This record gives sequence, C-alpha cells and structure tokens, in this order.
Amino acid sequence: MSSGRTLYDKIWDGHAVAPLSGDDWLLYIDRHLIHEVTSPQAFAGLKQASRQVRRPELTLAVADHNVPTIRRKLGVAGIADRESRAQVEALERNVIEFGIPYVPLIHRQQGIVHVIGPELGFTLPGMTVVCGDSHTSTHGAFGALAFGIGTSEVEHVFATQTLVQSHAKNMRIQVNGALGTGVTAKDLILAIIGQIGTAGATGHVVEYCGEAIARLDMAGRMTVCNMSIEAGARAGLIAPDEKTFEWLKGRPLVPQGEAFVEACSRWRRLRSDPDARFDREVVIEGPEIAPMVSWGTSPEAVTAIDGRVPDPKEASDAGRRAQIARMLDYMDLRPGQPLAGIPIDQVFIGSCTNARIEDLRAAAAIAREGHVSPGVRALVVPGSGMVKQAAEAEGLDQIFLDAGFDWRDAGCSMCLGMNEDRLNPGQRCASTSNRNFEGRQGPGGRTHLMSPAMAAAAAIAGKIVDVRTFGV
Ligand SMILES: CC(C)[C@H](C(=O)O)[C@@H](O)C(=O)O
Ligand code: SF4
Repeated sequence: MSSGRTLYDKIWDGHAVAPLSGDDWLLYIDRHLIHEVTSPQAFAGLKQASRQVRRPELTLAVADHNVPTIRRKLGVAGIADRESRAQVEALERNVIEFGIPYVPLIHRQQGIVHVIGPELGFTLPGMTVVCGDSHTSTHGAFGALAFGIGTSEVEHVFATQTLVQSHAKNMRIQVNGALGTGVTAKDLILAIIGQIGTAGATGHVVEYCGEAIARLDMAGRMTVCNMSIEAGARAGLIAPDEKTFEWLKGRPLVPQGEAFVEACSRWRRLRSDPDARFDREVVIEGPEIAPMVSWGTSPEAVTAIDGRVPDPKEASDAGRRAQIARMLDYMDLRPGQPLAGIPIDQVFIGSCTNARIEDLRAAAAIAREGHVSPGVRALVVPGSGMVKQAAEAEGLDQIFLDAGFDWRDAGCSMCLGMNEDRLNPGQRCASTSNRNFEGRQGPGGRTHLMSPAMAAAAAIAGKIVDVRTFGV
C-alpha cells in the first residue's frame, strides 16, 4: 500500500542522484551560497587537489560575518581587525580564482547571506539550497530544501554540485488560529522551541503549516524557518503559496514573463499529499502565544513576557536544577524575577532572523513614539543593502535616528562577536537575533532574544517591557 509523500520527500526524490552505501544518497544541489567564514578550507582543498568549482554559476558569495557596519565606503580597507580583513580578502581572491559570482562589500546588494539569497531570487521553491552556515534553514520559507553544511561538504559541493546525505524523518508543526496583536513570527518560533526544546526536532525536517503560518508574510516565514535549527531540525519548510510567488515576482534571478507563469504552476504542486505520513506531529494554538523573551543561555530558555524567570528549586530533577541555576548565574537574574522590568544596556535590531524591511517597520512603529533611554545603546542593522535602501526610501532611517538609534550598514553585526559590534562583559542586550549562548554577542555578554517590536520597546523603556502594554 503506498501512502502519500511529504513536501520534503518530493524535493528529496527530485534531487536524489544515486544510492550510496548504508542510508546515504548522493543529492543534487541547485544553489550553493558561501561566506568568508566557512569557505577558506574548502577552497584550499580544491587547490590542493587541482580541482575546479563544477558549477560556479550556481554559487553565490558574500562577506557578512566579519564586516563592520560603519565605514562601508572604504570596502575591505575599512575592516580594522587584521584577521577579519584577511578572511574577507581571502574570499575575494578565491572568488576571482574560481570564477564565482560575488557581491562586493560596497555593492548595494551586499548583506547577510540568508537575507540576500531570497531577495535576489537565488533561492526558489522546490530547490535544494546549501551553505556552510546553520541558518540556511531560513530559505525553507520558500518551499526549498535548505540546510547548513560543514566545510568539507562545502568542498564536495564545489567539486561535484552534489552532496552525500541520508533521508531525514518528517515532522509537522501545525499552528492553528491567528496570532494575537503584538505577537509576531519571532514569538511563535520562540514559543515552539520553548515547548519542544532545542533537541525537539533532531533528525527531522520540519514542515510548518496551519492558519497562523499561512497568515505570516514572507519575512515572518523566514524568521520561523531560520530558527528551526535552534530546535535541532535538519531544515524547516513551508509550502509555497500565492504570497510566496507574489514576493518573488520580478526579483533579479527569478524567471520572468511566461517562464514565471510556468514556474508558478510547477511550484503550486509543491505541497505534502493529504495522506502523507509524518513521523512526528505537534499542534500549537496560535492565539495562546504571548510575546516571548529568553531568560537563559539556550533558545529553549524562554517564557512569555508576563512570566517570571524560573526558580531552580521547582525543577523536576537535579540536572535541570543545576542547569537553570547556572544559566541564572551567568545571566545575573534572580529566581522568580519577573521578566518585565529587567534593565538593559544595549539593543540589537538585526540578524538573518529579523532584519528585513518588515522587521524594521515593526521596530520603527515603536521607535517613532519615544526616545532611546539614557545610557542605552541601540543599533539598527539592516539585513542587506537593499533592505537599507528600502527603509531609507520610506524614511525609517530618520525615525530611528530621531529616536536616538544608530543606523548602520548591513552585516551579521552584533548577532555574534566576529566584528566590531559587541557587548562588553556583563552587559545585557535586548536582541532580535537567534542565539543566546554564553558569550555569543561578546565575552561575558548577556542576551535576551525577542521580536523587533519588543526590542524597540526595550530600547525606549531602558528595560524589558511588554510591547502590548507599552505606553506609546
Ligand atoms: C559562522 C557560521 C559558521 C555560524 C553558523 O553556522 O551558523 C554563524 O552564522 C552563526 O550564526 O553561528
Ligand atoms: S546574522 Fe547571525 S545567525 Fe545569521 S548568519 Fe550571521 S551570525 Fe549567523
């Protein structure tokens, strides 16, 4: 008896080249994104073996992690840190040597790899998309099978345009109903990770569905898929719909005219069959979700904004008790302390999770009503030069600047401590990024993950606040 196939199964079947030993298959890769951090050894491997990049035109390179978000006009010369500059220079040499399309630092299309891929239409529905970066899951928002790979796999894709993979399990997360006022895609994915845990989707490709997902705009869908990796998933997927096609239409690398119409009719078939079987199913009620904030050093350590920091004493076992106690110690929080009211030092609105134009609009809507609290530094870092340009055309830059925010150039910025934008030891940050590990935003820094609107509200209040009760 044959049962239906999931969207993941269908994309897999369409790209499986040949079985290898054990559970492994050779999978064809449609698109390969690269950045400066995980590509150098892969290029070195190619050189050593005197190999070429098999399909350079299916590859796209950009520098994002090590780039400063000021002095952009200077290009690579503006990178003060020697190691960071060397890494970007190496990428620039390698893309020339191997003939790979590259978006230079000073180009208006430069940005975070996971923001520019979809924006340029490099990522399309039904494709396999890889990058030496865990948040490649972002691209799954378009119904592409997109996942992060290691440096040796980057070399394998360079040389062959294929990858060795085993078939993952299927998981479905259905989100019923609509999200409440002030509740965003970021709150939804934080709530999901809070519920299923950072290992909740291990070994699975997650397909998100349900009314709340259908209602999300493409930026919101990217936010959800982006953080799938934080739940342990191999990839996150959302079946493409008319919203997806509308968003893609007219972008530089998207088929145009008749070819676009044809592509859409193919893309409309990209959905799980009604009788497809999932290895695991989770159902979440959208209307029950509140704005979420992380209190610990793992993305599952989250609670609703009207909640409290947990008390280790209430944990079920000794291991968990010790874990919570350690997180509270690092975060300098008291057991049972309300989340609302925790004072902050910095605010970061940016990253591949939340730095698209929709995110900046949401933050600006709050920023326009107040001024950054004295003593707080607040950065707004667009996800790409295109996002920056769009924001400026709408006057969002002026709203942020008038409210005392810094308005920067695109890059990963304070999402991780690889460039000039960092926390000082002991500083506390309201951040729209995706990871809150110890030292993630700088050694000794403390991160509270939240949505762009919540982060903007925190900047103005000088402390964590519920954006729904924020007096604007
Ligand atoms: C530097 C890179 C390899 C890393 C990743 O894989 O995700 C980074 O982007 C991150 O977010 O931690
Ligand atoms: S913005 Fe953050 S999460 Fe995204 S690729 Fe850059 S460092 Fe990784």
